[in-house]
Amino acid sequence: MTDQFTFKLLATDGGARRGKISMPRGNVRTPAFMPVGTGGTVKAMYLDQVRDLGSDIILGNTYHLMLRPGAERVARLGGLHDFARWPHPILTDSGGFQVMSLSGLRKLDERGVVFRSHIDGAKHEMSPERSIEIQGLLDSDIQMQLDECIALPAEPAEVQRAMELSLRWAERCKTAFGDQPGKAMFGIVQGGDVPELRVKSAQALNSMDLKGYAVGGLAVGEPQAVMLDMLSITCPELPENKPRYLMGVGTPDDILKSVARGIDMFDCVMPTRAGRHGLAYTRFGKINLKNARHADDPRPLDEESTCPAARDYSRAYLHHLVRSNEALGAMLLTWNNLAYYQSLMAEIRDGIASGKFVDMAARISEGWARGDI
Ligand SMILES: CNc1nc2cc3c(=O)[nH]c(N)nc3c(CCO)c2[nH]1
Repeated sequence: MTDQFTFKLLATDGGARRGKISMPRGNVRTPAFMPVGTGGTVKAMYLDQVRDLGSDIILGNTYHLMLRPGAERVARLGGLHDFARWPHPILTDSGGFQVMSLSGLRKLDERGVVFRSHIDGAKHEMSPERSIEIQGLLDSDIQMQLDECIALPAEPAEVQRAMELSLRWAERCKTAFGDQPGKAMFGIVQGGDVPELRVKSAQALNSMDLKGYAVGGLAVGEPQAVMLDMLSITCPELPENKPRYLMGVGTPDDILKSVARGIDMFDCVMPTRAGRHGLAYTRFGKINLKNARHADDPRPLDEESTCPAARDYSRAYLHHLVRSNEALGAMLLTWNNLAYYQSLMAEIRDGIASGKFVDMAARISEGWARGDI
């Protein structure tokens, strides 16, 4: 056990890194995938299952929890870990991205962002200080700075404005967070698809000597090649001895290619959201169980999987559940998808540790490209 937040780089293989984050509530093996638990729940899953799949950490959201049930209420009830019965590490996003993507009416200026709840239209103000306060009330282990993430494509002047605002907000969040040894506040690199702005943002955050760094402003509509180019430009500007978190990414292919460019942590709603929409991620590629071709298929998704949802149920049954909109359909496919993502992360970690990342990545990608699945 430790009372500090520390990161240890254990091995590298080309640009890929194998590491370990240690904090009081537990350790995180990197590269890590963080299942998204937006409202204090990973949708359609029991958190014991999420843990059993090898998840070391989950993600929560300031925006959703401040609106419902309320950050002060969660604090009164002992914090998010006790509230949701997840005693392991939690990373919370700061709310800026969710305001921009979910809330309708909003005003953003130096002080912060004013927005209306997408639930009941009530007006809320979120400053960098309030975002850190809320994440503290949630007792979050890794807290994200409040930032402004803009969609791409965007004018360079607009990208620069949002990037520079986010840097000023990073300073304010660092001050508001203060000194909490067992916890961390991560800065978020912005700069859109403009190389020199990415470098400037990363270098400025680097000089703030934070405990970890996220790469934000990506997976917002840009082609994968642009995202990967921005990683190749940004990661070398970040300290080697701190974790790097690519926000909102991504598909299994995104993850492989981003690990190769030096990313340690990922979060994405894809495996859980896809599971609720009848889509299964497997080592053979994606399978849409809504498709009638599965109606008589007695095969499981993957008979070699250790996950019962992948190994013990026929595609015909899963197809039936999805077509009938049965709750069990979303439960089994979410279970399968998170199991696949965590097995992919485990394979990636082993590949880096044994210096075989490139061969492992090539073999995995070939598996996806197989014909009829
Ligand atoms: C799905 N794509 C995506 N891109 C993101 C980009 C950002 C970003 O730039 N800043 C913050 N605070 N969060 C982000 C999030 C939410 C992460 O779950 C993103 N999610």
